[in-house]
Amino acid sequence: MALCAAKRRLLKHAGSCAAWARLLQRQSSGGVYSSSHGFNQEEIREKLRAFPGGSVDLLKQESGIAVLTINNPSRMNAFSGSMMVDLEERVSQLENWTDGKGLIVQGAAGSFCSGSDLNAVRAISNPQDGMKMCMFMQNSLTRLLRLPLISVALVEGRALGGGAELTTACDFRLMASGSVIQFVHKHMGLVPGWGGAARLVRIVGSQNALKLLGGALKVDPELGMRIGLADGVLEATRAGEGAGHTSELLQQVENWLGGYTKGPAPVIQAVKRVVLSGRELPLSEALRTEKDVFGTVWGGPANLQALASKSKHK
Ligand SMILES: CC[C@H](C(=O)O)C(=O)SCCNC(=O)CCNC(=O)[C@H](O)C(C)(C)COP(=O)(O)OP(=O)(O)OC[C@H]1O[C@@H](n2cnc3c(N)ncnc32)[C@H](O)[C@@H]1OP(=O)(O)O
Repeated sequence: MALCAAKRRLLKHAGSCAAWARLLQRQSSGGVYSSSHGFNQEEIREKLRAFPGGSVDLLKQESGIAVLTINNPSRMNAFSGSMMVDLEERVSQLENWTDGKGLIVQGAAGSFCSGSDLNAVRAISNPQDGMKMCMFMQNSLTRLLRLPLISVALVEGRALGGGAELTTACDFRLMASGSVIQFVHKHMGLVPGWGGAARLVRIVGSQNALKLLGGALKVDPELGMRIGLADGVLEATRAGEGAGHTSELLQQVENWLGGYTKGPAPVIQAVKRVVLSGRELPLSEALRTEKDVFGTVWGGPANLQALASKSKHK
């Protein structure tokens, strides 16, 4: 009898461990491609490192909000090969940030990102290498979007090509006045390859996505707000551009994001996880995931404290 109870407890424990493992597998570092798709991450990293320049910088703050900066200002923050590798490493660091709640993605020096570095693109213009780069970036940007952090792209200046795709790998986009998001791919004889088309359809719907890609339309803040690509417009009070202007915009974005990240990290991360599963999974699977995530906060410190303080929501 006692043996049976112990066995039942063990099975229950094993069951919940398996559910947790499934949850982590679904929601954490899940990129799209693995070795089963002929994807050799180390080989691609080596190829990309042959195109150096710039950096992708990460600042994790005590507030639980991190700032990721695409930093290659002499090329309008275009992505060199080494920056693609940097991005993947920064995403790994964010995946392991237990105290994190929010993420702001910005470009350095008043411009967001002008896509791939065209010098690298010219040098790897054969389809095989192009597809390897595309798989690498799809993996990194999918993992970025799946982080258990609420993420916002601070779009200042231009977000072109791959830069426009990067904005769609964030949960929200706030556009500074005068900024432009443009999927210029058609003008380059291309379509998005970093997952930007699939994400764009989910953000603005297929009709709008077709117009933006087919017309390579320039999306200013007004159009962005109208079609749901932008979630807000940032108006700087300081005139002109420069460091003061940029840090004022960053402060505005931190304040905006703070409205959604107030509270303990496990709860904010759980919020992102349930929304993410609702967004990505078929309903039955999303419901099971929601139950698993619920189990991680039910009876947790924030829940017990709220119950003890008999909080009212007037
Ligand atoms: C299409 C998909 C693909 C992908 O998904 O992988 C891509 O993303 S391809 C890249 C798509 N982006 C472009 O084609 C951008 C081309 N550049 C421009 O349109 C302009 O440079 C612009 C609008 C970004 C800025 O114009 P502005 O007049 O303000 O400045 P400059 O043109 O003088 O630019 C300064 C400096 O930056 C260099 N630059 C800009 N973008 C790139 C880039 N993507 N790759 C490499 N270099 C870039 C530009 O050449 C200037 O350098 P300089 O040495 O002074 O000539």
